[in-house]
Amino acid sequence: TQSTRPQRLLGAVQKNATRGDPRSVVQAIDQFCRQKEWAMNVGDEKGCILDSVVSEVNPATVLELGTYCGYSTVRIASLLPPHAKLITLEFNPDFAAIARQVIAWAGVEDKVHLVEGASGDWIPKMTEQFGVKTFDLVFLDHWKDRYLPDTMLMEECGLLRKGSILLADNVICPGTPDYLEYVRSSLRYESQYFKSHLEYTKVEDGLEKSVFLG
Ligand SMILES: O=C(NCCCCc1cc2ccncc2s1)c1cc(-c2ccc(F)cc2)cc(O)c1O
Ligand SMILES: [Mg+2]
Repeated sequence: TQSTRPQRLLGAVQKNATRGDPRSVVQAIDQFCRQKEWAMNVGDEKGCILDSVVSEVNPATVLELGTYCGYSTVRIASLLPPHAKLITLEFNPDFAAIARQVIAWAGVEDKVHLVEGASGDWIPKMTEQFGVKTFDLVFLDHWKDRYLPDTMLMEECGLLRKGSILLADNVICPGTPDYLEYVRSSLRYESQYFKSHLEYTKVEDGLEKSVFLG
């Protein structure tokens, strides 16, 4: 039977990356996606912007919406302080199964809790299920039409505190126009656009960083 792209991506990690070395896992995935098959990881160019935001925030609690194969999960986890927690939501069970193995290969499973399910269902359960009061950093990389409703839901559930950072992928391509309009016009957010390119291409894309002002 035919393998899937995520399965081939995992194969490239197991072949080319060193167990327990998160940066070598990131490098192996980027090499696979540049040389063999494009995949919707945040990628190396936007990944450097992600790294700088994570390092600046130095978060104790992180929520990632959209795990895919775990590329950004591993990238973020490799920069977290010792007892920090990253909760990552993935809707697609096949993607989640691959991501678990990528996360394990990188050796960051102790910092990561991968949850399978839909953001709209899980966001209201974050506090009761995981004992998280608020998130210091949220990385939005899931369905582009869920960025805005899920941001409003996080506000309603009290998961954002004064200073919480939202970092959103793909605000240009595929694009999240209603989300951009909201965070850029709302008095409750201070927003900044980081111009970049769609992963592994020359197409414009970027990350929007928004600070919740409370
Ligand atoms: O759709 C994208 N990413 C979301 C996948 C949806 C997975 C979900 C996770 C989850 C968790 C919880 N609740 C609900 C959901 S739904 C995506 C697409 C492109 C792209 C760009 C140009 C193209 F020509 C073709 C694709 C690039 C990217 O960087 C992406 O992130
Ligand atoms: Mg993305």
